[in-house]
Amino acid sequence: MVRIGIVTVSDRASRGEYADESGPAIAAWLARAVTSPYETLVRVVPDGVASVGDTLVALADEDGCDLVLTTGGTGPSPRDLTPEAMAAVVEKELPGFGELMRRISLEKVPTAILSRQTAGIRGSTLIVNLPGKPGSIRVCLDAVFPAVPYCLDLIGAGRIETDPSVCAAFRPA
Ligand SMILES: Nc1ncnc2c1ncn2[C@@H]1O[C@H](COP(=O)(O)OP(=O)(O)OP(=O)(O)O)[C@@H](O)[C@H]1O
Ligand SMILES: Nc1nc2c(c(=O)[nH]1)N[C@H]1C(S)=C(S)[C@@H](COP(=O)(O)O)O[C@H]1N2
Repeated sequence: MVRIGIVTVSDRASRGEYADESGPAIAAWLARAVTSPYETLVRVVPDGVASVGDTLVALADEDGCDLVLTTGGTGPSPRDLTPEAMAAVVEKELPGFGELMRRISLEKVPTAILSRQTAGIRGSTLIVNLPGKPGSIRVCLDAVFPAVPYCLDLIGAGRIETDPSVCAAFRPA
């Protein structure tokens, strides 16, 4: 069965100082959009190159995730290190994901340009970064997810089907 990792990167959520809303928002979006069988592996980790990088490596290499969606740690503050963790673990970057998410998010908030969110491939796992704000999840997934199923096909990951009324996945003929 297809495996999807959901990784919340937040110092305070990982310490229980506030309830994680962004990981559940990702799970809820997937439940609406993905119609083929999948299971989720959920992690909540503190900011940091090692904590995020080690989690991504484990989800990709040991757990065999086809797709990993992260939320948080993409901004400019000192503890925002998700992009640095990505640089350490991905073999190929896919800059178009970050470009599109920033462009779409800019229609909602001027601070969209502060996110260094990106995507990349490790083995046969696609990793996509989303910002930490719970409200950013739907905006960003609506924008990029139509390209995700074909990307998974191309890297030899599992096949995902979507509900076209929620997310029209595009596979070139
Ligand atoms: N997983 C989350 N669940 C709920 N709210 C969140 C989450 N992540 C971020 N937020 C909200 O968005 C704001 C900005 O997110 P950001 O990722 O910059 O957090 P932060 O200030 O670096 O702190 P932390 O890493 O402790 O979450 C947070 O202050 C919080 O209000
Ligand atoms: N769609 C969307 N994108 C967004 C935001 C948002 O509220 N909605 N917040 C921005 C802000 S304020 C920041 S600082 C950056 C980085 O957020 P992160 O550090 O929580 O990942 O994402 C940006 N992208």
